[in-house]
Amino acid sequence: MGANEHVAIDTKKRYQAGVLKYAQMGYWDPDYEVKDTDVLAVFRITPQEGVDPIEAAAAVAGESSTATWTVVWTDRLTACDKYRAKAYRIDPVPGQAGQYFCQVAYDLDLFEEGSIANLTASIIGNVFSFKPLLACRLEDMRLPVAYVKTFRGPPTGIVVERERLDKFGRPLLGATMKPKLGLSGKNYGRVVYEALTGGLDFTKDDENINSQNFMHWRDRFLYCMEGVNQAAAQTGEIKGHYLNITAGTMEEMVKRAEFARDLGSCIVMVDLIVGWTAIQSISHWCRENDMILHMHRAGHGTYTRQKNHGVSFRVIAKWLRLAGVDHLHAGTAVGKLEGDPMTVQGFYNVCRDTVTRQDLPRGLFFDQDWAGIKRVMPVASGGIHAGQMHQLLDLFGDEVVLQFGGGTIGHPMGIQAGAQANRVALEAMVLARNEGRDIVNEGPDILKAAAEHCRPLRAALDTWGEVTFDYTSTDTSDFVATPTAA
Ligand SMILES: O=C(COP(=O)(O)O)[C@H](O)[C@H](O)COP(=O)(O)O
Ligand SMILES: [Mg+2]
Repeated sequence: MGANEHVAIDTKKRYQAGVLKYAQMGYWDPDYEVKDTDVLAVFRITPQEGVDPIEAAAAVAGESSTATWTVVWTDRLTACDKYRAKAYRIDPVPGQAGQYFCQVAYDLDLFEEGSIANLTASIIGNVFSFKPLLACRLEDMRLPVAYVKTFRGPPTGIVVERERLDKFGRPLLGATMKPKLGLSGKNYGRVVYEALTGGLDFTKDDENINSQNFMHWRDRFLYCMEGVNQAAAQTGEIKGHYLNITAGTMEEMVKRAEFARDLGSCIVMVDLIVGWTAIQSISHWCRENDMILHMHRAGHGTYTRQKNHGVSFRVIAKWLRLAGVDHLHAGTAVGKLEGDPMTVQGFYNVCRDTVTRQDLPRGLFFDQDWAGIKRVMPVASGGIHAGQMHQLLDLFGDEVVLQFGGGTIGHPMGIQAGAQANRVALEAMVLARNEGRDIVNEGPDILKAAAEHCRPLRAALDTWGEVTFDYTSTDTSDFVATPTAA
């Protein structure tokens, strides 16, 4: 069968007991007119050998809304024509034999308001294990304004965060504590103090720092906040440390958040692995307690990285903006972790736009109106160093936290010097950009010139200047001829 053809539905046999194809049950409708209030999803499907792509698309629509494998007479006790999701379009994926993009529309009434848990239970509940499909990936979603409005979104947002921090006109700078595990509370707090006095705005707990025997969480919180407060007093700048409150239960997470608040922290952090309901709960807590919420996307690579199966990070970013996080790790393009530059810019747009426009080379399939919901500050983190400052500023602009963990703490002259190198590199690059210079091409010279007056920056460039992570990206756009290079 060719693409986007009609499938005849025999209305007399539609409710006879037995098995019908999903398309014949009404889950395929190429004439469907999308409503402004519909939730839309685009899936990349790879049907098994011999499975008709239209039937595969209809099965995805069916299993993610009302259907099961056989006709059920209870459909007739419902407004089943409305509740049935409709696959309305399929297109072969350019250059990928056997793969199709299929678009599915869901009526708004299928979803509970303000619950990502409910949305995901439908959209990704069953279909990814479905036997007729070899693989399935949720590429993008359009969330209608009527649905967006049922969420409160980021508790703080970019504008209010900058006002609270009193920092404008440049990216923020952070660092992840290293080593990831094993430091005692006092040594850990010392690293925080040095990095912040050296010129960073934030330091950060790593994703797996919770409350292990080498450093119980209260020790960490106490020593970190001592470092934060001393650095703020010494530099006259507002400083923060993302205290990771991730814990085994929601009650324990709230307990840790309350202690962070009582110690005067302006920010707390959770890992994505705590789950959607916990994220929404802690987001509401942050809103009520004037706290910035930092989200580390720990674990996402298990399902976001491979193009043929899983959920794209652009969808995760959309869900997280609704769920309500203020900071979100969204990739570096140039660092040690997966990230095609244009794909990563697409994630940044999802975080920062008021209206995100369709942009296929950046992986964005739909226009998305954010309905005034606050904007999320993306975080670039993972294997970046001062020598890449021009690329980072060019790729991501000002509304980003640039986070150098090893690239601060591994500095040959010490942690404070590592922080100084990053701050000087950043300020030199922002100044050059504001003066109208071509930072992409002149970047290395701008850094060298700044390093003449800053020994820590010279040492950073000597140590890491040549370090690059030139590997092939897996999550690239299907709509550009060649993969983009950083
Ligand atoms: O530990 C680090 C970075 O350490 P370093 O700066 O020493 O490489 C972060 O957990 C990762 O950046 C997460 O990745 P992502 O930000 O892509 O989720
Ligand atoms: Mg980490």
